[in-house]
Amino acid sequence: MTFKIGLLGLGTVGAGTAQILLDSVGRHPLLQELEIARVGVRSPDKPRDIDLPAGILTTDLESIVTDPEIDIVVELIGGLEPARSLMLQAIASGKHVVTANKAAIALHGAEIFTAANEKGVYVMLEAAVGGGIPVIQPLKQSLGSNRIQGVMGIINGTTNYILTRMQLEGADFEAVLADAQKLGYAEADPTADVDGLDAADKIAILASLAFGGRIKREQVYAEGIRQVSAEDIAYAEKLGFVIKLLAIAKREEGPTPQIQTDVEDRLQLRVHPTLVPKQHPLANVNGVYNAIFVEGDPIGQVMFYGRGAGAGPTASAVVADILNVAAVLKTETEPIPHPLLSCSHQHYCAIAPMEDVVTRFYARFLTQDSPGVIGELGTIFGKNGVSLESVVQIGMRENQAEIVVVTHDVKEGNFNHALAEIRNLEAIVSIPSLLRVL
Ligand SMILES: NC(=O)C1=CN([C@@H]2O[C@H](COP(=O)(O)OP(=O)(O)OC[C@H]3O[C@@H](n4cnc5c(N)ncnc54)[C@H](OP(=O)(O)O)[C@@H]3O)[C@@H](O)[C@H]2O)C=CC1
Ligand SMILES: N[C@@H](CC=O)C(=O)O
Ligand code: NA
Repeated sequence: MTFKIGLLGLGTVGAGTAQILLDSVGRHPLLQELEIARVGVRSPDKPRDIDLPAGILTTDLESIVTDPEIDIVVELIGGLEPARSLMLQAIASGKHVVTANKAAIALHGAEIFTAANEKGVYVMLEAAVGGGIPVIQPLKQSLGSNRIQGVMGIINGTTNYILTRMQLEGADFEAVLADAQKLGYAEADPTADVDGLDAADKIAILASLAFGGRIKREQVYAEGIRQVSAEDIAYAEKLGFVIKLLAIAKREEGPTPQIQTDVEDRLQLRVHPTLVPKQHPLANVNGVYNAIFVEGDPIGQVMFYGRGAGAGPTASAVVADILNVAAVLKTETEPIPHPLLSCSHQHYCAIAPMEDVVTRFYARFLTQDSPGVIGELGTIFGKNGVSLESVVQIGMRENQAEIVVVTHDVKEGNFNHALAEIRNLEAIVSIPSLLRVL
């Protein structure tokens, strides 16, 4: 039996996928039954490091997704359009779809999965989160018996690569970003990485699978790494932390969580740079590596770790999805969708506003060098119910004192009220950094 693949995109991930499909020796035998029938690109004359069978390259992607010969469409062009329309057209034409496109799935997943379920085809997306790390299928299948309490991780390779090199080498942000682009880690528009939007897309997808409901993408709070400075990385280090861009999806504990239903639970959904204690498993996830830390009942804690971006690792996940679809097509006689491969959520999860989130904070203040400033800070924090874990005057800078505060767990709304009052103090010159602490 041969399954014909229509590949949309032959960039970093598309070329990595084609490499695997054209070199099946020593891999799963089912690979020998997969054939790249057609490949769609934008610039057919671009020089490429891959030898494809003659005549299969085209710029007419619509003709691929509607081609009656094609069984599985693999969408690796990225972006929202024309990716969304091509996936919908492929589904309408009865094709199964494999995609690495977290942006399109996070925003248009409801429409795409509804169409797929109606048509009885699969949409597979293992490569969309954590690159090569198996995390989508484990959430759908291996952890299916668990009630998930939280999913938290480092799920953007570009920013983790940048933060790691800033921390270990004191490297310059722009130079490291350029390296991440050369290595094929960054998105076509790297602001999606740097501003936390790519991680927000991915945590929306993970939360949907973990908590069994749809997520409105605009409800994911996202803050990127532009404001993380070399000074904060150094201060955090002295205080026993490393700074990581964390994506967090957490079920809020109600008064009686055991008897609440999924629909009534509220989720926290957020992406922001975070001070992670050095002894936490996520603190040692460096470079392009990603890790996803899941807490469930009854499994407890489990962590998935591996390369989160790059041609080979991402293509590994794409081809695994193609194999899964091919295996089902080979064996299944019942009408699909298979309940552990498809996605059939209907309700939307309730999301908690950021003011209600309880977390620790790190804040750095530049103040006039006048007596009693630390006391004034302490009084305002105390009045707003913010208890302090540590207050350190780190040094002097051009006659200004530099003070770093780390709070205990505090409601974000209370912390913001305190900050608003602090900004009005005469002695406060500026507040150069505000970061959350795990
Ligand atoms: N790079 C990575 O590490 C990872 C990427 N992803 C996701 O994988 C997808 C692909 O990413 P990546 O391979 O890095 O992207 P690239 O920019 O390297 O490749 C994009 C490919 O799509 C083609 N293409 C883009 N737009 C069109 C269009 N409108 N019509 C026809 N062809 C088009 C390009 O053609 P041409 O070659 O002619 O320019 C190119 O071959 C994205 O969704 C990305 O988010 C997911 C995980 C990791
Ligand atoms: N740009 C993304 C690629 C993988 O999803 C990243 O850096 O993680
Ligand atoms: Na993955």
